[in-house]
Amino acid sequence: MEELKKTVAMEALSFVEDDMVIGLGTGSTTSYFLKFLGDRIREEELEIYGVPTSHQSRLLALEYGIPIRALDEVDAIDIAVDGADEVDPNLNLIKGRGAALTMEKIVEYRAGTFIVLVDESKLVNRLGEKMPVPVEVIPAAWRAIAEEIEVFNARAELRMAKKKDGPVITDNGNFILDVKFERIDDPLDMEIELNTIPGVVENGIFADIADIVLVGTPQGVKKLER
Ligand SMILES: O=C(CO)[C@H](O)[C@H](O)COP(=O)(O)O
Repeated sequence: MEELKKTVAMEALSFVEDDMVIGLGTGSTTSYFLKFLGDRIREEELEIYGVPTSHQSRLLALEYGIPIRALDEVDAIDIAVDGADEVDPNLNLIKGRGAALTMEKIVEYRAGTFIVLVDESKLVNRLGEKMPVPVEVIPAAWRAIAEEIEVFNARAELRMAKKKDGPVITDNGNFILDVKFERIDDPLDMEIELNTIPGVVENGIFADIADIVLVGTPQGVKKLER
């Protein structure tokens, strides 16, 4: 699995050109990309800036020598590169296992080209088949939102931390509800519906945003395009 992640991460480097501003995603697959990007910037003396989507990607960018800029310091983002938890046949995504979905969506929505890196186990026929949809919520509203979400035929669970007592706190100081749907028929519609609930900051359905998905398989990298 790690080899597949490295292979897709290496393939993503072929989209990188000098003078680009690159959105830096979050997660284990993207970590390899950041490492390879740092190596390439150093070896080829490229003038590239990264816009991090999380504390994780910011710290990795610092470690790998990728110069960083905040979103409000750049005019535009040329490409963004990130992983995903599920990809459907129309290249709609579920993201947010790493709880970084809000900043990821803010950056990736604005990228000229959004490139997604996955292995073939992430491909599904219908979003929500395997993974819950993470929803970032204002802490005071978590219980009310969890109850409201049941109207969508879904169950919401507050995500608990592993190395801290109590719930996961996002980079923005919020909670995460993991929402398991009975069925998501229309990802774009559900993405919009969830965001209309007061107290919801953002949700992990990324409909109609991905431009290219690079899929790592034992036979090599497959490129899916919208
Ligand atoms: O959305 C994310 C973080 O919020 C990640 O990109 C997603 O969970 C995929 O991670 P990995 O490459 O480790 O499987």
